[in-house]
Order: sequence, then structure tokens, then C-alpha cells
Amino acid sequence: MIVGELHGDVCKGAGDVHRQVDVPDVLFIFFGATGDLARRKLYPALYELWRSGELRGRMAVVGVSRRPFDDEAYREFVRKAVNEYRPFALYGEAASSFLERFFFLSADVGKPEETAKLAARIAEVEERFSLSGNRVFYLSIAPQHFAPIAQSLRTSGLLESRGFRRVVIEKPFGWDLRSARELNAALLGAFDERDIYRIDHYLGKAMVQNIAVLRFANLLFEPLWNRHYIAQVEITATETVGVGDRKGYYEAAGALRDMVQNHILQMVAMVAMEPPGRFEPEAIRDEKVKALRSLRIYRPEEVPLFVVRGQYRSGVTLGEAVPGYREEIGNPSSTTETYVAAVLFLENFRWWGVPFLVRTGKRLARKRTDIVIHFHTLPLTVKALSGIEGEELAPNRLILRVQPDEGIFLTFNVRASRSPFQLVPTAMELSRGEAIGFNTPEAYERLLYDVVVGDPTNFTRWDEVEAAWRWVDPIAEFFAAAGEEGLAFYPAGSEGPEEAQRIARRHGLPFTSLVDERAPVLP
Ligand SMILES: NC(=O)C1=CN([C@@H]2O[C@H](COP(=O)(O)OP(=O)(O)OC[C@H]3O[C@@H](n4cnc5c(N)ncnc54)[C@H](OP(=O)(O)O)[C@@H]3O)[C@@H](O)[C@H]2O)C=CC1
Ligand SMILES: O=C1O[C@H](COP(=O)(O)O)[C@@H](O)[C@H](O)[C@H]1O
Repeated sequence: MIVGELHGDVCKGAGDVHRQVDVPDVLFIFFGATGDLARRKLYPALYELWRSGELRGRMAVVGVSRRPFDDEAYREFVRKAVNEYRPFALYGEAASSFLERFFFLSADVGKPEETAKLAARIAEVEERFSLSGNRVFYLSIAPQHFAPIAQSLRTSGLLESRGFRRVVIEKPFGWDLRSARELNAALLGAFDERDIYRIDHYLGKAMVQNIAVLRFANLLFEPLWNRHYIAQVEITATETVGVGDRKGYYEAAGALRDMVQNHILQMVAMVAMEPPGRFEPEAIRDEKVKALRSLRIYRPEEVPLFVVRGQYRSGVTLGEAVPGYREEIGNPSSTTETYVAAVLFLENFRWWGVPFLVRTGKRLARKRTDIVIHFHTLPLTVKALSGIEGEELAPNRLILRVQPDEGIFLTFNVRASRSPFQLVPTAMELSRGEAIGFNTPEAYERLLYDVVVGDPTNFTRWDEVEAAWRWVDPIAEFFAAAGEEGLAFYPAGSEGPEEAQRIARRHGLPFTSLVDERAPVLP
């Protein structure tokens, strides 16, 4: 099955279809140019867009941070970042033609007299490369800087260029609904909503983009995509890593704000949305927001019935002994959750009564992102009709493996060849990354490209953010009030807290094993 092709044709803006669009020239202005995100994701993604020819000769970058870099020091920083990701990518001629387009401004964004110098730098670079005035302001910086940056961009006239002005915002988009609204108001003081690109990098992952194609371009699935045929939806986004260098941020955010409010709920929306009338950005986002608005919001006293939070203790992950979360961040009484499992319900006609089981966490047994659609079991089994013996009839399942290896699988029952009186569940591989050239660019590469060509499909619109916070807020409030009570500890390297299976079983099937290599493809 040629998923890559379908994906491009049907879902405009969702993937490699980009390659057919004319790419305008652009100046990127990176705030937070020396930070972790810029180093690990943005420069490698830009390099890939350059290497593949999409932005070759059509872009330049002005990086901003307080570090006392000159242009040369900044170029060396970018060179190292790219080479770390793709060893020896940047050397010789290839390096200089790419790096000569990087410029630096050392400025504290809290000091207007320093950011005022940005206008001159931008003018100089745009003139040097004959750019058309298209500007992408990428705020790869802590959210408390968003408002002052927006304000200074407006007052300095930098938003009055001849070309387009777009702003890219990283998560977290607020800490709750109230702060998200304040942040949004600050941004709207400088940019139109249509020019605000709120990044959720899961929406840049090929298999997440494939959900809509699989659903709406296949007669095999479209009629079955509802409560009549689907018993349960299971979404997993687990990691083996701990909090790493982002301790301060994570201690305040926790897994609920870090992963559930954005990536997990976006995947829920993609699975649950109604077919859009047209495959256009706003039509698609209209349907996503409707799905998010139909989430049943839990009252605080209901939260323990539907949501489990956990925190890792020391253990062994991928053969390595690792400390517990509290030791890692140096706070022996932290109650921040590093794991969340929840059962969600959408109160609409299509999904009434279908549990959406979601889980995410750090320091678990496997890095895995899967979306599993569990179909109902047949009421009158083949077993009963034919006298075939064996285990319970396994339900059909459709598995979208988002990462680490991309693939789509469908499970079904067949008669065992050696023993014709037994049924065995088997899996059909509908597509796999490597086999069909799915070796797609990093999510950030796709999303950066989308910003340049002005395709907001795979970015989160404000009303989606708002709807997600409405669901998250009461749960976050409950967590904060409960403190350590109800916090389930799990050893690093495990499947997470057993309590997650308890809520899963209460509402549906248990979560699929993370440890079993065959799961969830085969039961
Ligand atoms: N890292 C990641 O994997 C992810 C990060 N994000 C989000 O992206 C944003 C950036 O994160 P990350 O790169 O990790 O953060 P870092 O702390 O690594 O980097 C912050 C950057 O901002 C600059 N900076 C800080 N204060 C100022 C200031 N007053 N004036 C000018 N520059 C300043 C820093 O440089 P200097 O100190 O030299 O000024 C640095 O370049 C955050 O909003 C984060 O939540 C989102 C998803 C993933
Ligand atoms: O946004 C985030 O995502 C990463 C996981 O991303 P993935 O693409 O590697 O699955 C997570 O580690 C981080 O805490 C979170 O902020």
C-alpha cells in the first residue's frame, strides 16, 4: 500500500505534498538561538530543508540571545549542532554556503534598547541576500518572554515588511486556561491569528498525519469508524528517558501539561474528528476543535475514577541503573507526575460510550507511540458455528505505529494451518516505514516548511488550545490539591503503575504491554 502517495494527495499540507508548492524566500529570526531546542531540532531541520533543495539559496537566519556571540561564533555553534545530528554534514564548501546565511544579535529581550538593534540587523541581511521581506519569528524561548517580544516587534516596525510576518510559538502554551488566554492576548496584540503557528511537533510526525488519510481515503475503515464497530481507542506515548536538562520546566509542568494537554489530545482529536467538508486547513481544524469540545470534563471528585498519575523511582532502564525522579531533580518531596494514564470519553453521537485510553510517561520500559483501534468482538463466533476450539476470539485491531518504527498493521483471525480446528490471531502489515520509503524527515523539518509556505493545517489553532485546557484544568487542580495522595510510584524501566490497568479494566480492555515485543501487533 502506497501510504506516502495517498497521504500527500489527500491531506493537503500533511507531509510530502509540500514538495509541489512554490517556496518563497524567507528570513528566520530565532529568539533563543543558543538554546536546547534550537540546537537539537531547529538547526538540523533547517539543514535538511537546505540539503534537500527546498530552502537552498532562499533563506537566511538572524539568531537572538544574550550570549556574547559574534556571527562567526554563532556559525560555529550551528555547525556543531548540525554535525552532532548528522556527523560530518557541514564541512568544506557545503558548510560555508549554508553557514554564511547565519547572523547573530546578542540582546536581552527584556531590554528594549537592546532588541531595538534587531531592525538594523534584519534590514542588513535582507538586503544582502535580496530577500523579499518574508519573516518568520520563531520564539524558541521561555513563554514569559513572548509578550515583551511581541510588543517590541510591533513598536519597532518589524511587522510592517513587504512580505508575510509569521510567528512560531513553542509549547507550553500557558499553564492553564487563564494564563493561556493572557499569552494569546499578548500575541494578538502584534499578530493576526492566521499568522500564529503554535507548534505541536507530534502533528509533524508522518503517521499522525496519516490518521486522516487512513480514515477518509479508505472505504475499508471509514464506515467502521464509530461506536458501532469500535470498542476502544488506545493511545500510548511512552519514553525511556528521564527529565534530562529540563528539570525546572518539568517540575512545574509534569506529564499532564508536558504531553497530555498537547500531543495526546491532538492525537485524540485526529482519531475522533468528523470528516471535514473540504481538505483545507480551517475546515480540518474546525472538526478537530469540535472533537476536543466534546470531551467529557471531569469534576474534581471524579478524577481518581478516570485518571492515574505516577512518578518513577530508581530502577533499570534499557540495562542502565537510573535514579528516581526525586533524586534526579534534587527535590525529595516532589509530587510532580512523570506518568499519566486516563480514560477519556467524547460526548457525541459517533463516540458515545467508547473509552479512549491514553497513557504517557518517562522512564518506562519502551519508547513507543502507538494508536490502537480495538474493534468489537463478533457476537456469534466462528468457533460456535464450526466447532473450532481455542482461546477467545481476538477482536480485530488496527495499529498505527507512530514511532520508533513507523507502520500500519491490521490483526484478524485465521484458521491455524497445522490444526484446522484452532483459530489464531494474525497480523497484516499494511505498510512499514522502511519498505515504502517512509524514511521521512524529522517532524520539525515538515513543520518549518509548512510555516514558510503558509500552511497552518498541522498547527494548533487557539480554540483547540482553549478546549484542551478546559479538559486539563480540573485534573491539574485536583493533582495540585491531592499532593502525594494518589501518586502511584513505579520503578524506572517498568510498564508504569499497576493502577493504570485498574482504571483501564474498569472502563474497557487493559493497556497493551510495553514489554512484549509482539504487542500490540499480536496479542
Ligand atoms: N528543548 C526542548 O526539547 C523543547 C523545548 N520547548 C520549548 O521551547 C522553548 C525553548 O526551550 P529550550 O531551548 O529547551 O530552552 P533553553 O533554556 O535551552 O534555551 C533558552 C534560550 O533562550 C535564550 N534566552 C533566555 N533568556 C533570554 C533573554 N532574556 N533574552 C534573550 N535570550 C534569552 C537563551 O540564551 P541566553 O541564555 O544566551 O540568553 C537560550 O538561547 C521553551 O518555551 C520550551 O518550553 C518545547 C518543546 C521541546
Ligand atoms: O514535547 C515533548 O516531547 C518529547 C517527546 O517527543 P518525541 O518526539 O521524542 O516523542 C518529550 O520528551 C518532552 O518532555 C516533551 O516536552
